[in-house]
Amino acid sequence: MTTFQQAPAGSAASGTDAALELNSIVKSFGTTLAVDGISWTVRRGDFVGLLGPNGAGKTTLISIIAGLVKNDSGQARVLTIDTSKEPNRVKGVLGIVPQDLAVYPELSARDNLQFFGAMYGLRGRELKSRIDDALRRVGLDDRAARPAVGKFSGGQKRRLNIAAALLHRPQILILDEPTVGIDPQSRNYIFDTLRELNRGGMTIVYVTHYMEEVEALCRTVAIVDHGRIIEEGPLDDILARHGTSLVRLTLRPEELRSAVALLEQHPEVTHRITGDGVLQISSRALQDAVALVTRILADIAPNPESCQILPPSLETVFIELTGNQLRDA
Ligand SMILES: Nc1ncnc2c1ncn2[C@@H]1O[C@H](COP(=O)(O)OP(=O)(O)OP(=O)(O)O)[C@@H](O)[C@H]1O
Repeated sequence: MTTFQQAPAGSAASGTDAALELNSIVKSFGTTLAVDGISWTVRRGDFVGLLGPNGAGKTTLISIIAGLVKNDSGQARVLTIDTSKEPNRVKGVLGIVPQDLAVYPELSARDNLQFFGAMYGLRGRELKSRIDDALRRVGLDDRAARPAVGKFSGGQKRRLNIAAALLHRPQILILDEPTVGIDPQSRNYIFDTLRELNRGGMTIVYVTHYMEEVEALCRTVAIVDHGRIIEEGPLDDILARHGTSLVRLTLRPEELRSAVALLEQHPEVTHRITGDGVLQISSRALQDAVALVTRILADIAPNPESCQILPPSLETVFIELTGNQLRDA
């Protein structure tokens, strides 16, 4: 089995302990500010979720890390290598699994991997053994020779994409939304593959807008919105910091006014009206929020348009921080 560089657990994320170090990265496309001054450090050996809604700037950020997109300002280092100065050295230590599938449909899985391996200068028996290892890791060893990958399911193609990213044995693997639109079996296979790689010491950055995937896989999370990291740290710390229960009530205008007047008398429970007009009530103690909501439902709005109770989770953290649910999630 291949082993990857093992990181010291719990080490400080600076200098040589850092797998990725981003400093004030800015990138615009015309008038769109896609990345708005992101500074971020990923520790070696970590399993990090980069979480944010569609259009938050996640793909742009990882494209800058990979040297595929040039940032307007700021500095990105991968294992201390400056991405703008030595992009080829960065390619040697970084594996990228892009959102768009980049496989040749008329070729077999093995022939696709031969092609990708050759791009990294791999040949002969060494390449064959790496292809065998990569196919086994993603559970495609029984589909190496046929059918042509054009006949693969979406999930199998994505697993092949992961295999391609592993051939040069990168120390860091970045995956951009690897489970969008795939079957649950492939999703579970991808999860198991990534856990095994991380156990072997590989640093993994998992880009997604699925909060439950971050909760299932990652130790650390960075939440991105509008081109900025709005919260980051170990998942448990974030939940402890922001771990409030939330109640979301959609009310008619008159009811909303009366409910807000009531809530203003109860500072122990916080409330806000979100951009889409939903009354959001949060409290570290669920019973405080529920007691007030019960009064609102009894005295003010017996038939609310909607009433939702959310226990503490990354979702409630996101809503608390942005006032929005993860759009299109
Ligand atoms: N090549 C480009 N040209 C113009 N605008 C772009 C380009 N790439 C990204 N953008 C814009 O930059 C912003 C950030 O996009 P980005 O793809 O990085 O977000 P994302 O968080 O990865 O979202 P998604 O999950 O939808 O890919 C969006 O407003 C997007 O439309």
